[in-house]
Amino acid sequence: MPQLRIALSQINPTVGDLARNADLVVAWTKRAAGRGAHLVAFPEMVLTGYPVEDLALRSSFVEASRRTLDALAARLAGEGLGETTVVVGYLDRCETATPRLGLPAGAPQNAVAVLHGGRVVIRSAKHHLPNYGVFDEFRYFVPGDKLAVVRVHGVDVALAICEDLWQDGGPVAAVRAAGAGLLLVVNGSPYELAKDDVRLELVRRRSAEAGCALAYVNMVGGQDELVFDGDSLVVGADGELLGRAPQFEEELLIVDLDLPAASTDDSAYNPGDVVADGLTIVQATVSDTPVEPYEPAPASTAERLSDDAEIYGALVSGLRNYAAKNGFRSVLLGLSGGIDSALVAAIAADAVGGANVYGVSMPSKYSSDHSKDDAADTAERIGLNYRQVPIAPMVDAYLDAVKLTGVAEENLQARVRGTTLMGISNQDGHLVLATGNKSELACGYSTLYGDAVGGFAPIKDLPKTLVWRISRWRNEEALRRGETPPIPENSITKPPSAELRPDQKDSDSLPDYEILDDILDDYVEQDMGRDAIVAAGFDAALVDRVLKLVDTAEYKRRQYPPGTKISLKAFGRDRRLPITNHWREG
Ligand SMILES: Nc1ncnc2c1ncn2[C@@H]1O[C@H](COP(=O)(O)OP(=O)(O)OC[C@H]2O[C@@H]([n+]3cccc(C(=O)O)c3)[C@H](O)[C@@H]2O)[C@@H](O)[C@H]1O
Ligand SMILES: Nc1ncnc2c1ncn2[C@@H]1O[C@H](COP(=O)(O)OP(=O)(O)OP(=O)(O)O)[C@@H](O)[C@H]1O
Ligand SMILES: NC(=O)CC[C@H](N)C(=O)O
Repeated sequence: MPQLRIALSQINPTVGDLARNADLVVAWTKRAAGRGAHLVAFPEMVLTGYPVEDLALRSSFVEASRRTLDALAARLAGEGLGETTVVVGYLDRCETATPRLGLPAGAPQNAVAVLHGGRVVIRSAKHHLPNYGVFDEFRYFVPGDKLAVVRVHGVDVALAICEDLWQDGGPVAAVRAAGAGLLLVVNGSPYELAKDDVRLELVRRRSAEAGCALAYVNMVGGQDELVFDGDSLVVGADGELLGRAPQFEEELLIVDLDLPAASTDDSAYNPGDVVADGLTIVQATVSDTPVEPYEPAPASTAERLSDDAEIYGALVSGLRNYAAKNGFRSVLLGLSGGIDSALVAAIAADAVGGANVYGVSMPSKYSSDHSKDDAADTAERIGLNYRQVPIAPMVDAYLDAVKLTGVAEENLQARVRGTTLMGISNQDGHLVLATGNKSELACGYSTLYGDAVGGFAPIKDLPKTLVWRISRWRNEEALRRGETPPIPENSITKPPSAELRPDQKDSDSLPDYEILDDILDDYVEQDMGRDAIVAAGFDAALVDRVLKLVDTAEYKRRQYPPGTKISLKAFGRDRRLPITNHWREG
């Protein structure tokens, strides 16, 4: 059987930075070639970054992507890497019209290309376009109608792109008909809780369907709300896991494979024939000659993270990437002594380093001593920059000038804090972090232009009960590592309070978080209707109250900063509801 050393480059591209992304491809190809790889694969749309959203609709951007691809092929050869076969995702346009969809030539495509010997050897486009959850690919791309197969050292390697793997039929079905020895899938697959388990099972199932080994390369890093967890992997034709990269870290995963020799019997199929699901096989040859036999090296298989470690890793990666890719070296947040701001501070310190985190305590006349002490304790544990700005004088002066009472007066405290944070951010250049959690966002339990200000909201997709769980996990993790737990125990155990009036508790306005989060899970994550939620055993009046809070808070959610998605249904692209909406459940 011919041997092939494949290298999966699990890297972190940046949307729109074509030059830097191309540099990364060259640098990682060099590394891979240095380790003897014959075939080096990069993620989906690695040259443009992913997802590019409406940039795909700009012909200037599409042309830049195509030019970058051609220049990259030449550059790889120029740097002595022409003999290495390199597979990259990029943004292309369709050369021909797609009459079936009524589309003219020139429509954008999510494409993959094989580079070798200074040129583009073959290219094909994604066939199955995801159009659910956070994805809108019907809006951007026309589907590809080819299965590309490239012969590399006597092995036929078929190519597919991300969603092609998740849907039945199409490229994976055609791989078997094409008799390929390896299916290589390039991916931009965002993190969701426990997706790695789904992924491995899917990859195994598809490799059985395709009848060959399968190599899956995914990106890492963050892009606005999305975090890519990597988890690149290779399974044999029998489904055996042969190598796996860690989550959230860059990695060059090298795997030595024994693969079936490409058939020299051309009667098996004729490239260009329609073979399966309307797909045409297109073929190119890089090399017919198997590599000289060599001693295979053992591949690495990264240990799996626990669910909590995975969530925390996603949150750190999401914030770190958002800050770095938007030019921020430091972040700023209000430290109240409560659990939300303490967890965000811990995530921030892990993301950008404690020395680059700025915490401000902004006590009002209602702030308890314990909240001030807990805020100072958080700062000390984390080693962040800490200052106190009492807000009472500003609030009093404001109330003198503008007479506010009741909730408007209470909310003024949050608004003065919001303005203070934005002022410091504007002065010193820190990124302001909003500290709201998913339960609060669901119920509109935050003050617009108050604690809802900020540039990024790290925990907006964590229900409050998960905020407590992840905080406990982070503290236990610190103890395991022999470090100081970053979050004061008191912040975890005390009853949550906005402290906007004397003795205020969240429980004055909201149901117990254990129950609230269960109802929200049914309504938001599972999209259950009111009657189904009541039938699930919740008090009808409580369900009505919670659903009304959720429905009428859409305007606040739309104005909330972006933040890392970790759940199946994060507020934002995953759940799009009209603001002006008179539909009420029940
Ligand atoms: N559909 C719509 N489109 C656009 N704007 C709309 C709107 N409906 C109301 N509004 C506007 O929204 C404003 C009301 O919203 P807002 O000013 O935010 O105030 P509001 O929702 O009335 O009060 C904020 C609530 O959040 C709680 N809170 C505040 C701060 C921190 C925390 C915490 O624990 O973390 C909790 C606070 O105790 C209170 O219950 C009004 O001025 C109204 O004009
Ligand atoms: N005294 C304060 N000093 C500084 N920031 C504050 C203060 N009070 C509130 N904030 C800011 O507003 C956010 C929301 O306030 P709130 O007190 O409701 O939340 P929290 O204290 O983080 O968590 P919890 O909801 O558990 O109390 C805080 O996370 C914090 O960023
Ligand atoms: N980029 C894609 O096509 C991603 C879709 C796929 N279902 C995933 O999340 O992995």
